Amino acid sequence: METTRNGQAKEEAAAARDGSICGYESLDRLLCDSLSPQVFQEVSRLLIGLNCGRILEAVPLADSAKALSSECNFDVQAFRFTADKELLREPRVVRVGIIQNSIVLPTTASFVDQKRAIHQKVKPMIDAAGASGVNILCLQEAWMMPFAFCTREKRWCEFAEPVDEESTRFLQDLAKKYNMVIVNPILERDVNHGETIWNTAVIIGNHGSIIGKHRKNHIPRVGDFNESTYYMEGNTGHPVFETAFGKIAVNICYGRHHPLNWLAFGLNGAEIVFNPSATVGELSEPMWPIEARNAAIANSYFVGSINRVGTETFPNPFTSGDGKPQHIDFGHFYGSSHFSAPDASCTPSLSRHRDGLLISDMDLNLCRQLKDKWGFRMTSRYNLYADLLAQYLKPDFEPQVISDPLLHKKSS
Ligand SMILES: NC(=O)NCCC(=O)O
Repeated sequence: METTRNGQAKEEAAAARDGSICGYESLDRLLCDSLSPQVFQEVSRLLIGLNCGRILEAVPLADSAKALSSECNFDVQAFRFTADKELLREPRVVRVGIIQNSIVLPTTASFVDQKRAIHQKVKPMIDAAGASGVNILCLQEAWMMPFAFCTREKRWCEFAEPVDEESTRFLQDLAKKYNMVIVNPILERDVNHGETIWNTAVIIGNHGSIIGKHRKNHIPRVGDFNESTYYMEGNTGHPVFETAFGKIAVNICYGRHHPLNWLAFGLNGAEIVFNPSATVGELSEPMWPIEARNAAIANSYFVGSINRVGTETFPNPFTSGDGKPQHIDFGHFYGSSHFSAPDASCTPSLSRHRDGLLISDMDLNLCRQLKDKWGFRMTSRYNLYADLLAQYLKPDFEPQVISDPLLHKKSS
């Protein structure tokens, strides 16, 4: 018995090392295979919610997308969020895609080769999105490079690109080809401002032109995410981009821990907010299924959450400043990209360790329907918070705390 348990523990540890969950690609797959169909349905209802009262429907995939996925070894899944029928508005259905991927070459390879190899790897995934009729597509944070910010070595700055250069040009051609809006999260080099580096999402319209850009507002200073060594706090506010297919915004990675960041995109009218990310299991995995979903609910918009996959190792060891031994990797980027809807439903997540394309149809009418139903915007009392924030920003701010008078009374 003990041997079996040990054997099982060993198997689980090995599976965890390859990035799977006890040998399964995702929690959804694990539950689906482990539970009876009725129990799985009930567990799914509780875990990922119901969309308009129903279990989220899977959408059949185009044959060409399936062929690309098996030829190039990436997962592809598609779902459909519906909205109630309205009498005065037609449905506004858009097809949205998100891509998660690992890097290709070792981080010791030439930078030119590393970037080229990532472009080549992601291209068939974008082709699969195009073949599936995706209208808006978003890639992961700094998708064109290894996530080297753990190292604090400045040489990785060489990956930074001006907004209108290599990676944007590569995606502009594909945007035009597939009549698809593409969100392109890069490390940006701002040549006109003294070579300042930013963490930026470039929004490419469906005709291939650049609509605009957003620069990451909040920079992590946690664990090995030493990103403030590399780029500055964004200066583009909370823009919403009105595209041919809907109003979109981008909340880059660590910004997802800041509810006011999500709120600001909502106040500017976003209908879909993408959260291109790079984060690792040990640090943030329990937060991952919660934060974006909560933002979708609180702000009555859809969210596309994207995380890279795999373990990236670097040539020189570094420490985390926590007394633990030096190491050469960040840990495992756990993928698990998914969509969340304003009615609290969400899709199952992509794999924890494989590249993948997740597609979802969304009827954007659902955003206003949820605003009408729950009235979160109408009941928000923003003036209370505006006053509090104005007070808080003053140097002489004192927290509003009312103490129990008995707490400070001397006992006789
Ligand atoms: N890229 C990035 O901002 N990562 C920070 C880690 C996290 O927010 O989980």
